[in-house]
Amino acid sequence: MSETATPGTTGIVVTGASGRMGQMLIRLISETRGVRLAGALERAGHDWIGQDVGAAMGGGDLGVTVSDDALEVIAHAQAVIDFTAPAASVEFADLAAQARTVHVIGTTGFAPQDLSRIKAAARHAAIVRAGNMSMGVNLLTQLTRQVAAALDEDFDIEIVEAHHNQKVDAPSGTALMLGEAAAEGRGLSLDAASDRGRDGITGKRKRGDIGFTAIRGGDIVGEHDVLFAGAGERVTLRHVATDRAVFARGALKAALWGQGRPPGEYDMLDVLGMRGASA
Ligand SMILES: NC(=O)C1=CN([C@@H]2O[C@H](COP(=O)(O)OP(=O)(O)OC[C@H]3O[C@@H](n4cnc5c(N)ncnc54)[C@H](O)[C@@H]3O)[C@@H](O)[C@H]2O)C=CC1
Ligand SMILES: O=C(O)C1=N[C@H](C(=O)O)C[C@H](O)C1
Repeated sequence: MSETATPGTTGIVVTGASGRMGQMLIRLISETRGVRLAGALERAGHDWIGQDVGAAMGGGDLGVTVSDDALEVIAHAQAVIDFTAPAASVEFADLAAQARTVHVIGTTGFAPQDLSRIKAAARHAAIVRAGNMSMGVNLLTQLTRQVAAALDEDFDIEIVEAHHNQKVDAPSGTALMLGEAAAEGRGLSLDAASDRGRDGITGKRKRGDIGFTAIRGGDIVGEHDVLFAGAGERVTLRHVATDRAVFARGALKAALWGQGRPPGEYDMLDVLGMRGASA
C-alpha cells in the first residue's frame, strides 16, 4: 500500500522528469501547497539519473534524486503523474496498480493492446487517462458532441490539429478525443467513420466520414479545430493552447481528485464534473 511520508500532503511521482511535461509538473508541484514531489523517474541510462531533479532542471536542489527504479519510487507515493511514452505508461500502470496508487496518464499514442493492459490495471487502482488534460479541450469535446448531433451529415466533419516538431504520434490524442465525441454525437463508431492520411487519388469524400489532418512545426503547443463544412456555410470549434501549464494543472487536479476513489478507469470529464454536461 502507498504511504504518506509527510502528514497532510499528497506525495506525487513525476515520470519522464526531464521531458517538456515532466519539468512543467515538477515546477507546479514545487509551488503548490498540500502536495509534495515524492519521486522523479526517467528512463534507464538517462543523464539525469542520480542527480537532484531541481539541479538537473537548472535551479536549486529539490531534495529528490532522479531514479529509474519505478517499483521502489511508486511504492512510496499516493499518485503518479505520467507523460512519457506508451510502452513506459503501461509498465507504470502495472506498478501503480500493485501499489494501489492513483495513476494519471497523459501519454498519447496508445495501441489497442496497451489500452487493454491499462484497463486490466484499473481493476486494482484508480487510473485517470485523457489525451488532453485542459479544461478548454474537455469543454470542446462536449460542444463537439452537441454540434455533431445538431448538424446532420450534410455537414462534413474535419478535425485539424497542429503541434510542435518533436511530437511523435498522429493524430494527436486530443484529435482522437474530438473524433470520438463527434462520432458519438452522430451515433457512429469512430473506427468505421474515420478518414486519416489522405494522399494521391483518394476519390471523393465519403458522406459521414470524420477526417483528420495533422500539422507539425516549430514550437506549437497544441491547436485543434473541429470543422463542420456544409453547402454555403461552415462552423468551426477551436481550442488553442499557448502554455503547457494548462495540461499540468489538469493532471495535478486529477491526481488529487483520484485520492480515495475506487479502482477504475476515469477521464477528465469525471475530474471536472463535466460528464453529460451537454447531453
Ligand atoms: N494529455 C495531455 O494533456 C498531454 C499529453 N501529452 C503527451 O505526453 C507525452 C509526453 O509529452 P512531452 O512531455 O512533450 O514529451 P517529451 O519527449 O518531452 O518527454 C517524455 C519523457 O519521458 C521519458 N521517458 C520515456 N520512457 C521512459 C521510461 N520508461 N521511464 C521514465 N521516463 C521515460 C523521456 O526520456 C522524456 O524525458 C506524449 O505522449 C504527449 O502526446 C503532452 C502534453 C499534454
Ligand atoms: O504532444 C503534445 O505536445 C501534446 N499532446 C497531446 C495530444 O496528443 O493531443 C495534448 C496536447 O495537444 C499536447
